Amino acid sequence: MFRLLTSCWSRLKPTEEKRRNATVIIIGLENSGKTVLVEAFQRLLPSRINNDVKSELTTLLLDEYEVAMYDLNGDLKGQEKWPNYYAQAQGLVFVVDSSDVERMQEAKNILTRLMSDKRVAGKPILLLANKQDKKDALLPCDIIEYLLLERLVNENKSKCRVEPCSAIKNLQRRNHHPIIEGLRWLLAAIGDKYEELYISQQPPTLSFPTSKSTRGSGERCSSDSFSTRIVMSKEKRQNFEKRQHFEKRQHFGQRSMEARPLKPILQVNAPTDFSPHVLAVQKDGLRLRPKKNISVTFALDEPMEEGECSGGNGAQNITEPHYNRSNNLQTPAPYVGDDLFEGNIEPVTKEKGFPFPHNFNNITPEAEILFSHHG
Ligand SMILES: Nc1nc2c(ncn2[C@@H]2O[C@H](COP(=O)(O)OP(=O)(O)OP(=O)(O)O)[C@@H](O)[C@H]2O)c(=O)[nH]1
Ligand SMILES: [Mg+2]
Repeated sequence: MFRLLTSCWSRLKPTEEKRRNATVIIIGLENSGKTVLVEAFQRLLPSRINNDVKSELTTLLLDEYEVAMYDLNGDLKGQEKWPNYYAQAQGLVFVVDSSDVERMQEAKNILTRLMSDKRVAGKPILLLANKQDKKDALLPCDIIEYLLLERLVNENKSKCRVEPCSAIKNLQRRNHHPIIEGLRWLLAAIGDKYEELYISQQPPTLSFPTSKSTRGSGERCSSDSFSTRIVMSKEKRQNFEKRQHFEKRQHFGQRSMEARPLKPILQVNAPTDFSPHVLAVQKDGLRLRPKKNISVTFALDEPMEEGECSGGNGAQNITEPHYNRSNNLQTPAPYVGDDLFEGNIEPVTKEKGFPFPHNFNNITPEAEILFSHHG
């Protein structure tokens, strides 16, 4: 039996040259559902569990990634050990029990401390709003408010995606289960982070090596070294070239600075499996009600920097009109017609493939919100 499992694992394992490693920690208050979520990942994905009794390490295979996921206890004693893992983690999964309103303040305090830690700041965070199957579960937008997440992501310049989910529901929906989509986003964001670092070190006139690799790939670095060379994917190269072209036009006064694509920083997915099937974002009396399958991306009010091509979400996806199933990555579409909302909202404008997100001033002075759907 053991031999059979080992041979299955080696067959499923991506070939050496394609394989990319990522280290992720899964944390949050005790009882939020971390261990049950890890078990759900194990059920949904090929996995390998460390033989040690009570091991916190699970290795998962998702697309070309081999993910080392550490499930850390959330009680006070467990929290003391979290910092030992910060430096080695490339991305974090933070779990909240959406039905536990009483502990939201506590969750906010530990998330604030976590995100401002210099070993964590800037790293992508997948926030799993777990236990959505419970009747009294908070919607993601409420959780964002309780946790003051907009402020946190802006202050720490961390990409964050909020994924409503249930660790115990719909586990047969393998590839498109919210936790799998969320993990996919996290891995893409981890990949982009490396690419950003690599690109920002380059002079403005980049010459791009050719690569056959698919989205977000290229030769990826080893898990804890930034020194490995990253090759830009074709898609990113095209985006970069478009952007250079766009900036040239700006330089000649054809567009104002406000029109530059914004850096997507906080992404919220509307619950698709649970009722109510709408995500409501309420600020200053304005209630936006995107229909189901909508994702909301809060973007830092900061234009993308020279050479920065956003990756696994938001603006990068905006150049793609539909959910791209060929590479199994979630790519929210750019254009949002006003039929997506119940309310008097102006549609996002769009010109020649570039996103010009509408600035909802009454949502927050510093943040932009991009709305897109998954096709
Ligand atoms: N209804 C519901 N219950 C859940 C869900 N996920 C976890 N639970 C329950 O929540 C309780 C705690 O789950 P655990 O996974 O042990 O919590 P944990 O975050 O690992 O807790 P610590 O290891 O102590 O930090 C268990 O009784 C689970 O069955 C969910 O999505 N829905
Ligand atoms: Mg646990």
